Amino acid sequence: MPLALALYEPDIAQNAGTLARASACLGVGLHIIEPAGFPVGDAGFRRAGMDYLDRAAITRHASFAAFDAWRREEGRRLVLCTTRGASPYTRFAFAPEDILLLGRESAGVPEAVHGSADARIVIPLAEGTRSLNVALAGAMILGEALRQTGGFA
Ligand SMILES: C[S@@+](CC[C@H](N)C(=O)[O-])C[C@H]1O[C@@H](n2cnc3c(N)ncnc32)[C@H](O)[C@@H]1O
Repeated sequence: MPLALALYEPDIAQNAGTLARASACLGVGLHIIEPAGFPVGDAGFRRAGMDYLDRAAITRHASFAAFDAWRREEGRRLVLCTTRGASPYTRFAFAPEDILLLGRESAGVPEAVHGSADARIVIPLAEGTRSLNVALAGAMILGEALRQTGGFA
C-alpha cells in the first residue's frame, strides 16, 4: 500500500492543485477532507494541477469522521504534519502505508483531529517564524517518507 497525503479542509485551491500534481508525479494517493474552501472544478485547482489531475488518485471524504473511519478500517496510521509536532520529521520512522495529514492554511487542524492522529511531526523552523506554505511542507515531508520507505519510482 503506497503512502498517501491527506488535506484537512483545504482553503486555497492552488495549494491543493500543487499537491495533487505532486501526488500524481510521485505516485501517492491524495485524500481531500471536505468541506474545502473551493468547488471541485475550481479554476485555480485545475491550473495548479494541470493535466496531472487526470493521473492523480484523488479521493474526497465528506468529513473528517468519514475519512477517519475509512483509514482505521484500512489499518493505516495517521501522521499529522503540524507546527505543534513533537517529533522532527527527519527523526520519525515512516511506514509505507502511512497517511500524511496536512492542516488547513488558515487554522491547521482542530484539537480533536490533533488528538486522533497516531503521530505528530514537525519541520523545525528558524526562531521567530511560524509556518511553511502547506504545499511546501507536504513536499518536504513526503520526500523524506518516500526516501525512508523506498517509495520513489
Ligand atoms: C500554513 S500552515 C497552518 C498554520 C496554522 N496557523 C497552524 O499553526 O497550524 C498549513 C499546514 O502546513 C503544514 N505545515 C506548515 N509548516 C509546518 C511545519 N513547520 N511542520 C509541519 N507542518 C507544517 C501543517 O500541516 C499546517 O497545518
